[in-house]
Amino acid sequence: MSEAGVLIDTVVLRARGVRRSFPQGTGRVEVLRGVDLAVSAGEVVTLSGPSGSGKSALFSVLCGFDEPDAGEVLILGEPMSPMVAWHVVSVLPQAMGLADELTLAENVALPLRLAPGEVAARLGDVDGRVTELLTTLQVDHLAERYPSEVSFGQQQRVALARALAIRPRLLLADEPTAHLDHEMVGAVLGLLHEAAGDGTCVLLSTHDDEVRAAADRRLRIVDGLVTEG
Ligand SMILES: Nc1ncnc2c1ncn2[C@@H]1O[C@H](COP(=O)(O)OP(=O)(O)OP(=O)(O)O)[C@@H](O)[C@H]1O
Repeated sequence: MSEAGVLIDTVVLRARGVRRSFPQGTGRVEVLRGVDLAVSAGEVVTLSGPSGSGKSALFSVLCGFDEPDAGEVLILGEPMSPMVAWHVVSVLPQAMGLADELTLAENVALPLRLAPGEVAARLGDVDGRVTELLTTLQVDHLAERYPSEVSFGQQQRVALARALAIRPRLLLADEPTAHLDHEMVGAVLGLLHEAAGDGTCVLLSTHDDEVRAAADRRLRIVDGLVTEG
């Protein structure tokens, strides 16, 4: 049991027999050919594979943004949907989706301000949580700037802070370290393991061997299937 009272080892995310094809030329190409996977509370798991192997396609299906042609994705035993609450599933897509009209600090605070009362009460002091995350990711000095006023890598760190602020049951992050230097990759890995220690289930796609080495478990996507290793 974690401090947050979450049962470590509970399967949070499960995919069974997921298939997805896309139009190509006059036919279709099947990118996901029956993906099975299970990721549990308290673990940091990476998903890797060559460019074009289907990581983003799988990620979209796992998030509920895209419908599989066959198979199912379950979050805590229920069908995944893009409408699942932010404190249950927090998604960090490659296109980070920061709100342009909000400052960086306001962006990070947004899920906390939108959270249902009992979730907000559990999370405590919003401003303190925002400052802590921005400081760990070394963007606290930019808190009052807008996304268009900072670099891509800084936006990526803010998007990660926003995704973690609410202490979700599941964090799905598509290449969250792609634009970060070695020191920042270390800081991000620290935060991901801290979240896992609090019971969050973390699944991230990555090309980075340092990130893979730091994971609790590694998945690969090969020929449209997901395997361990
Ligand atoms: N919406 C779509 N329409 C048509 N083809 C698509 C679509 N989405 C993905 N594909 C195809 O599916 C394959 C897998 O793409 P995907 O973006 O999932 O790869 P990836 O492993 O994430 O690659 P990268 O590491 O370069 O980001 C590619 O051949 C891509 O062209």
